[in-house]
Amino acid sequence: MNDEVIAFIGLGLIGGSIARGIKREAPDTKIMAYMRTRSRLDKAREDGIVDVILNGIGEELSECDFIFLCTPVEYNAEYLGKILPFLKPGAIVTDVGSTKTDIHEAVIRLGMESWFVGGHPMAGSEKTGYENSTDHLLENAYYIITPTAQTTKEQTNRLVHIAEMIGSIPIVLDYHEHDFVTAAISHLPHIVASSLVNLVKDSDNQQGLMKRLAAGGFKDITRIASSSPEMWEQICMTNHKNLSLILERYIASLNLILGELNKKNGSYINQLFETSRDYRDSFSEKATGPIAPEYSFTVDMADEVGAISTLSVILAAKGISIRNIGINHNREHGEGTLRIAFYDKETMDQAWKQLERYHYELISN
Ligand SMILES: NC(=O)C1=CN([C@@H]2O[C@H](COP(=O)(O)OP(=O)(O)OC[C@H]3O[C@@H](n4cnc5c(N)ncnc54)[C@H](O)[C@@H]3O)[C@@H](O)[C@H]2O)C=CC1
Ligand SMILES: O=C(O)C(=O)Cc1ccc(O)cc1
Repeated sequence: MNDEVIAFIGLGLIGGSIARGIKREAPDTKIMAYMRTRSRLDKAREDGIVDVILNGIGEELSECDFIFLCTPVEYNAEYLGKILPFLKPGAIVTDVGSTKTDIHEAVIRLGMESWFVGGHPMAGSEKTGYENSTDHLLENAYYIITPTAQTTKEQTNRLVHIAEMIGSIPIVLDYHEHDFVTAAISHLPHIVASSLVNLVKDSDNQQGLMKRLAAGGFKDITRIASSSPEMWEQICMTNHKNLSLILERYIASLNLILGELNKKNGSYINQLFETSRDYRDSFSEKATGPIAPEYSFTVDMADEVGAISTLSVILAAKGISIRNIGINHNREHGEGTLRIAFYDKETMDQAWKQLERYHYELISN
């Protein structure tokens, strides 16, 4: 790779995962990093991910071919002006922020359009921090690239190259369009998840019966309610116009449902579920949304001590590697289901056949 020195301002879930992906593919890349929490930087150096720990924004950055801004979105925009005096000619400044118009407007105000190429990997999780980063978090996920009016093809290609190197699928978009699309598919869902959780919190009885009984469906659609409040405040504030527009549409659709429900219009409710089921089922397995595609299936099995290790041994005996494994505690007592994810379809199919032989009950996801 020609971009040999790369700095990260912020080395949390996303910065850490990009740095790990780069080190995996191009171990000779020199990686510098700065972030608020020094102890995690020490860990990143011990892990061999970071070569140079930065104590602040300064001269060291003038060695860099690429600078990745990977802090919450408003801080990323604030860092632009701070790093500007230290940029080496030909260096590229990029970011990973979930909103793009705000940072592009800051870039224009600072006259940095010839340095900047925006970026947004469309994967991640509700977890934060370097400790949760992995070298494959962004694999098979779209990596949206938002050039400025002055970005050259060669600059875009340099970011495309890094996105591909870490296993992502680069896609170039206008930054205004990016913010409208993500308001609907990412920012509104986070608001919905959090407000739904808070509704249950406020409606529950003193014994917390709703919390206790909350099952699969509720847990599935509210996982992202555990996301970082600091990060999501900044995302919502920097995309408030699009978010407000899409939230108004959503409230109107909820009011419509409420009206039809009060009229006891069963066929309307039936149509609601039918339309959503057909559209949701048409989403491609391969085209990734905010979550990277998963080659996974569910095993319906007894939730008992040793059950996971028995299953792991059965798969390991055939050399099958598991990417992720987790219990869905949907049924609070007795039985549980196990979700197992694999690195590719072939391994998943192999695992399916192997477990079938042992008479496990398998459910495709
Ligand atoms: N979490 C996710 O799933 C995704 C997040 N993003 C975007 O990535 C960016 C980072 O998010 P995560 O990695 O998830 O967050 P994170 O909380 O895991 O990491 C943030 C990093 O920035 C550092 N930091 C925070 N404020 C700072 C400051 N003022 N100065 C220096 N360092 C500071 C933290 O110490 C940490 O290393 C955000 O802009 C977010 O919008 C993009 C795609 C997915
Ligand atoms: O946890 C999830 O499923 C997410 O939705 C992760 C996520 C968070 C922020 C983004 O800008 C993109 C993806």
